[in-house]
Amino acid sequence: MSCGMVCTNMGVKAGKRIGVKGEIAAGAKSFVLNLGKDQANILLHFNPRFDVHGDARIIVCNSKDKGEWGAEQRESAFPFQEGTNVEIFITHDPSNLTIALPNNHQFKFPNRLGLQVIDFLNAEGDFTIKSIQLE
Ligand SMILES: C=CCO[C@@H]1O[C@H](CO)[C@@H](O[C@@H]2O[C@H](CO)[C@H](O)[C@H](OCc3cn(-c4n[nH]c(N)n4)nn3)[C@H]2O)[C@H](O)[C@H]1NC(C)=O
Repeated sequence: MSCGMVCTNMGVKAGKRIGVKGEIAAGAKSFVLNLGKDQANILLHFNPRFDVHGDARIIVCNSKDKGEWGAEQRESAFPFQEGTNVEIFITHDPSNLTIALPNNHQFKFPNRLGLQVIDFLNAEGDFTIKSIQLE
C-alpha cells in the first residue's frame, strides 16, 4: 500500500519532462519516486539511498513489469543532502529516460516497458513532494 503522494492519469507523452520538487527529510535513510503505468508496471523506480539495504549514498534505479522487478542500475552520483529541498527532472522518451539531478548531474535509464505515456507517479519514504511540473 502506498503511503506517499500518488498521481494518476498524468498523460505525459514521449518528449515531455516531469519536474518534481520536494523536501528530503532530516535524517533521511531513503526515498523513492516511481513513474510508469501503475504500481505494478513501473518505468522508473528511482531510489536514492542514504543508508539502507547496506547501500550508502547511492541511487538505485529499477523497473517493474507486471509486478516483477528488473535488473538494478546503480548511480554513484549522489547530489542529495538530508533536510534539504531538491528538484529532479525526468524526460520521457520511447527508448531512454533522462534523469536530471542537482549540480548538473544526469543519467539515462532504459524504457524497458516501452511505455509511450507516463500516467502514474508516486513518492515513498523520506521525501515530501512540494510541486510537480509537466512541460
Ligand atoms: C544482496 C542480495 C539481496 O539484494 C538486495 O535485495 C533487496 C530486496 O530485493 C534489494 O532492495 C529492493 O530493491 C528494489 C529495487 O531493485 C526496491 O528498491 C525495493 O524497495 C521497494 C520500495 C521501497 N520503498 C520505500 N518506502 N519507503 C522507503 N524509504 N522506501 N517503497 N518501495 C528494495 O527492497 C536490494 O537493492 C538488493 N541489493 C543488491 C546489492 O542487489
